[in-house]
Amino acid sequence: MSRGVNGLTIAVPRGALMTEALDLLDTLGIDTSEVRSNDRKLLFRDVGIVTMRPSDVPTYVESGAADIGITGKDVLMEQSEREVYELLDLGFGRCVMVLASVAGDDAGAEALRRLGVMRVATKYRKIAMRHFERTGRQAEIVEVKGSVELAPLTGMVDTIVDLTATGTTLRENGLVVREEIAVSTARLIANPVAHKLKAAAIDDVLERLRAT
Ligand SMILES: Nc1ncnc2c1ncn2[C@@H]1O[C@H](COP(=O)(O)OP(=O)(O)OP(=O)(O)O)[C@@H](O)[C@H]1O
Ligand SMILES: O=P(O)(O)OC[C@H]1O[C@H](OP(=O)(O)OP(=O)(O)O)[C@H](O)[C@@H]1O
Repeated sequence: MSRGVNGLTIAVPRGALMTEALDLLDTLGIDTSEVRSNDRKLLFRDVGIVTMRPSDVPTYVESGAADIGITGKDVLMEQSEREVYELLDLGFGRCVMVLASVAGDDAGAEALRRLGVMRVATKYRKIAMRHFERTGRQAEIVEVKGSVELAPLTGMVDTIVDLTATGTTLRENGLVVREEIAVSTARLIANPVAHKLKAAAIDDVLERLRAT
């Protein structure tokens, strides 16, 4: 499957990053109209696009099912064991990985600074573990699949590690940022073998994206 731009297959994230990812592919001359108008179909052979959840993009690119792909830096940090090359910061999809807890809970805020074991809810186990290790604290991670903000409100955990962009979700749930862990934007990644065997094609895409 390789009839897209320069014969490359591109993994495109569905969801929050999709529209801007497709806008970028438009600038490469790819016709993304069918992708935009069909939110159930996943594979668009004629334009070399495969669509998936952002967290699956590294899997498809690592395996070579896609030559290149677009996903968030947060996903790449969480899946740091994946053998993919990160080629370019695409600038869009900016959000911040934060540690947050219930507003006004000064005892809770103080607990974050001391050395006891914190209970932390997150979708990002590795990022959270690394942050606690780096800052010399211990954490018990409770993995949830989404709506992480609920966990401290029910008393299940002391704090969360999650993404924030506008801050609305935290505010609406009475949570405040205690620590900033990392900034995330969308990145272009490549399969290492494709990067060698299709170097000219990938370099050309890279140059054209850099120019936009
Ligand atoms: N406000 C935001 N909140 C969360 N993620 C954002 C935000 N803005 C941009 N992003 C980016 O979009 C990605 C998440 O997109 P989306 O919420 O559509 O996926 P998801 O349904 O959570 O999928 P997955 O299960 O793969 O994480 C994040 O990994 C991040 O890189
Ligand atoms: O600061 P804001 O602009 O409010 O955005 C942040 C929210 O967006 C994301 O959730 P998403 O919609 O991806 O759902 P999720 O809870 O399933 O991760 C993230 O997990 C926060 O909950």
